[in-house]
Amino acid sequence: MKIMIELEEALELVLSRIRPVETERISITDAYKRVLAIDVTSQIAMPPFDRSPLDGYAYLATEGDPKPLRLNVVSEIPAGTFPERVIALGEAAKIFTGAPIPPGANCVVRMEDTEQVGDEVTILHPVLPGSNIIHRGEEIKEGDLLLKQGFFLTPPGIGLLAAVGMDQVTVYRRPRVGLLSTGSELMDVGQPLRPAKIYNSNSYTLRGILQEAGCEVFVIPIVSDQIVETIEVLKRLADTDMVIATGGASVGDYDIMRHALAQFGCEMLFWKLNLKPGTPVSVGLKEKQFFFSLSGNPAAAMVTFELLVRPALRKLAGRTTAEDGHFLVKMASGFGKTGKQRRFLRAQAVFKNGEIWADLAPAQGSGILRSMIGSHLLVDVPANHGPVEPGELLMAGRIPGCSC
Ligand SMILES: Nc1nc2c(c(=O)[nH]1)N[C@H]1C(S)=C(S)[C@@H](COP(=O)(O)OP(=O)(O)OC[C@H]3O[C@@H](n4cnc5c(N)ncnc54)[C@H](O)[C@@H]3O)O[C@H]1N2
Ligand code: MOO
Repeated sequence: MKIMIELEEALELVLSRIRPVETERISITDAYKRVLAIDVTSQIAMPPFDRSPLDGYAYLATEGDPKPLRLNVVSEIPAGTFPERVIALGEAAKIFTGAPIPPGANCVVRMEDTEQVGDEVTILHPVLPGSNIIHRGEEIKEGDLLLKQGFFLTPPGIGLLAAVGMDQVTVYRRPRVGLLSTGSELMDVGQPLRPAKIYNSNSYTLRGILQEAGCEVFVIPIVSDQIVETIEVLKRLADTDMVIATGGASVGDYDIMRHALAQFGCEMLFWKLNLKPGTPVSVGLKEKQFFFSLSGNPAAAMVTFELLVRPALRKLAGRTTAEDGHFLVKMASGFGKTGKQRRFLRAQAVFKNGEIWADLAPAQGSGILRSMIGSHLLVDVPANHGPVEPGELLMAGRIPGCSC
């Protein structure tokens, strides 16, 4: 097993082994936050017919129309009706927004620029041929590729499927993720805190992150620092695609996670990432099931989730759309405690003078969960970097869905 590797190597080791989950066909009503497993092409044009963008009159305009222009109103076309009557020169159809342009007509003039008396309409400001017509297929042509395989279905994506009449769609099934928190010091919420104990927060934080990412989450209540008990729990999560454990990741006598994973039969990919916070991560693989053992420290667990587990989860879920990438930020505050290891600092993004400034959370300890509240960014401070100075430029990445 490799020990103390760089984040990029860890990502390569993990991502090269992950395959997307199977696919299923579902109603678009259930498609929110699901991932497309096929390219979607449109069977129809959108709009399906030439239509009016206005309430007004459709007629056959010529370049030399007199002003004002008088026309006989020969038909009325509300939206949803199919116009049979051909409009000849000198005639008009009263038309409403969204209704099909009648045959013969080549323009629409808006209601406000007309006066109708009986069956005659006066066009006060005649328009040129071709004016105010939304053409068939203007948005979507028949056979257009609408959405690509791997697209994460957000509301406009689902709306687009509906717009072209699709009621069912093929998606990857939701990733099933098991969560377990190990630590004999942990207690669940809802009971008075006992001496030397703390409440388990990691299960709740990670459950939320995973739900937001569209996963099915199976939470195992607190597991003690015992290898046998941990292996029993891992067996109960056999039906999941990925297990994320927090706690018991480091070097202490009770830090049993990587030993439990190995005894459970995992191929151990590595132990320890060369970064802070959250150094003692390990990753195991058993057949197709991935196991991530993260630090028990709440902020460290969230940071390493973002850096390593989230990209893995995206691939497992079948997502191919581009990740946010990294960008330069200007430091609004400094940070003195740097060292040999690369460090990720939590910061709020502040937009000022067309630049993104990173305002560091006041406390950066790996146990300080509150540092994630209001933090939008992880600022990447390279290894052996001296103290971070205000005004300095550093690379950063976004924390998706975090507190904003
Ligand atoms: N001798 C050494 N000690 C430690 C090292 C080291 O290299 N040598 N590494 C330190 C680093 S870095 C980290 S990070 C932590 C990682 O510890 P573990 O992953 O083994 O986590 P625990 O010891 O179980 O817990 C750490 C901390 O977090 C609290 N915790 C745990 N689970 C939860 C939870 N579900 N909800 C809320 N809080 C939780 C736990 O009580 C501890 O306070 O190790 C260092 N030690
Ligand atoms: O790697 Mo740990 O989370 O810094 O204390």
